[in-house]
Amino acid sequence: MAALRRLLKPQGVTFSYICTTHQGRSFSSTVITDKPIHLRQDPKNRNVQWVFLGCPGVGKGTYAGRLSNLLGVPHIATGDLVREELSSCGPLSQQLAEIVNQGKLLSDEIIIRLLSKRLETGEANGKSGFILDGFPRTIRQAEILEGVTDIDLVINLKLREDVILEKCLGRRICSQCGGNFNLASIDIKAENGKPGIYMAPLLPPPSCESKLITRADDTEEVVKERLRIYHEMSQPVEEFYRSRGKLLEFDLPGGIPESWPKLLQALNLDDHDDKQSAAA
Ligand SMILES: Nc1ncnc2c1ncn2[C@@H]1O[C@H](COP(=O)(O)OP(=O)(O)O)[C@@H](O)[C@H]1O
Repeated sequence: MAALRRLLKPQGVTFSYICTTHQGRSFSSTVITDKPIHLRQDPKNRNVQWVFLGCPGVGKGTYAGRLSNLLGVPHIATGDLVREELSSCGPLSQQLAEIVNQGKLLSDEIIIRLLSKRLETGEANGKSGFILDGFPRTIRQAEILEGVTDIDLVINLKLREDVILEKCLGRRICSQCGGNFNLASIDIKAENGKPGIYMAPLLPPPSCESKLITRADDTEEVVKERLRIYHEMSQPVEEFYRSRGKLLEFDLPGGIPESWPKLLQALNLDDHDDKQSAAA
């Protein structure tokens, strides 16, 4: 098994990234984007290295999680790494909580340290490839990532902003199992040539109902600030990947039942298990 480890130290940041060869699962990763996808390494020799972009609450976690199960690669969400750090009550957690609860971004150094640690743990457990969710969120993060590895594909999830706000306010997490749910019921009729959109709530099972909590940064004021910061700091990352021919734009047509098959189609993937459970 070939392993690659590179260390990069841009302005004092240490970022280590590990890539190992694939462990047997085969799938197609041919995708039509604006330009052909350029790979430094043959993708057949390793697992996928994909990135999810999109506004807070658009559904990056949901679709990245589903693709991670389908393709057998780790789903790494920097927001989850941050929340783990916060709940560990370590020396940094008080300082980080203040930043996160105001909807601001953490420094590139902190986030890269958390991500680097997570990739090393993955490597120690024999994992390769990844689907990143919530990283990169600044041009500098994108440049650092590009300096250490090849990203094959960047999926940019898009949804109207009024729906995003409602979805963020409806988000709930089970404090026991960590499951993500959404109480928002979205049913916007088509008007003025704009298509309507329907998204059923994603309700918790009875065992989680009494344990639901709302993220401290999912209040209306903080979500609006996070959206503002997304447009200012993270939207330029879309252009970074667009200009490199790696960006796949995906407009979510509705909830999971409509969007998941269309996303698979756009990615030229087949979810065998999903089809079987739908047919059952
Ligand atoms: N790549 C990153 N750079 C800087 N801060 C980050 C990054 N990823 C996560 N964070 C911090 O963690 C918070 C929660 O992230 P996340 O769960 O991804 O939120 P969202 O729902 O906005 O996508 C962010 O608001 C930010 O404070």
